Amino acid sequence: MTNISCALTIAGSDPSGGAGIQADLKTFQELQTYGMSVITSLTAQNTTGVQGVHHAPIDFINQQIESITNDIPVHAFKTGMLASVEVMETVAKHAAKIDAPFVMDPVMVATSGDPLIAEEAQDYLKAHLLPLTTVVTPNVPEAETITGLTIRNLNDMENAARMIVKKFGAKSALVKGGHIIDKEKAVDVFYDGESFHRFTSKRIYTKNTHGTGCTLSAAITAYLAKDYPILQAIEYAKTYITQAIEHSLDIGEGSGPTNHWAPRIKKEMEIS
Ligand SMILES: Nc1ncnc2c1ncn2[C@@H]1O[C@H](COP(=O)(O)OP(=O)(O)OP(=O)(O)O)[C@@H](O)[C@H]1O
Ligand SMILES: Cc1ncc(COP(=O)(O)O)c(N)n1
Repeated sequence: MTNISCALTIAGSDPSGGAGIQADLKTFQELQTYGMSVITSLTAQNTTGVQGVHHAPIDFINQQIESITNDIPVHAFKTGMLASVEVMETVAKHAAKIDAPFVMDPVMVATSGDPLIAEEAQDYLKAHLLPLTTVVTPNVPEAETITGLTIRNLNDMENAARMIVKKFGAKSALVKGGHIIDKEKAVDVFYDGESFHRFTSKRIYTKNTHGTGCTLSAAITAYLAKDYPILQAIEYAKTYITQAIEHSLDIGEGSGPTNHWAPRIKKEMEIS
């Protein structure tokens, strides 16, 4: 196979399989890209929360990225949990050199409420990582932390997306509306410096949303690796995440994971 698209995730491990590296690789696989991963932190977590964290040494994160980029093409890459300024510095150094779309999921706090990055890392992320990104995908609390704005509705989401692009230098921003309570819809707002787009799906009533942000950003990365234009990549990724939430798995006592077979099952059903 010569035309294989190679997608890389630089993120933390979730041993319970719902979020982080595990969600990213499942998504890459389902979307028929060759998935690669650099693990920044090991977490001990499950559907109820994060019980422990163990960070990889900085030199070893650097070595993992070099092992991949010295040997294999990267057609698109994403970042998830980057726990400290030092991890971010290492990633920034490589991100500036990799000639491929960069999707940043600015992971700060887990669905369970447990913090995943050091507070001072938020400033580094804003000053040094955002300007390198092709698209950054904050949820509402993350967009509030980045911009200092209070976000209550779609207009506020548009203002935040505009500020992330115009003030902080991201090429584009997708502010996700999973946390905005609308009885019927889940709307994500995109801005690329010129125009706004809204990506809308029905709202699904479930507690099982562990890893939704990781899955969405990994799906965008996979479609960008396959060379889809950004708006189409987001549209297809939104369809993927909606189906994965619709058929999410009631596993564990807490917030269960998304279901990566769902998009494939649905497609197969449509074909037959
Ligand atoms: N209940 C829901 N029904 C339909 N779509 C949803 C629902 N919750 C989230 N989404 C969608 O899932 C994607 C991820 O959004 P969300 O705001 O949950 O991100 P997140 O908070 O970063 O996720 P995570 O749970 O990984 O932290 C977005 O496209 C959002 O619109
Ligand atoms: C290693 C890792 N990365 C990211 C998340 C965020 O995902 P969620 O907010 O769905 O818990 C997580 N819980 N764990």
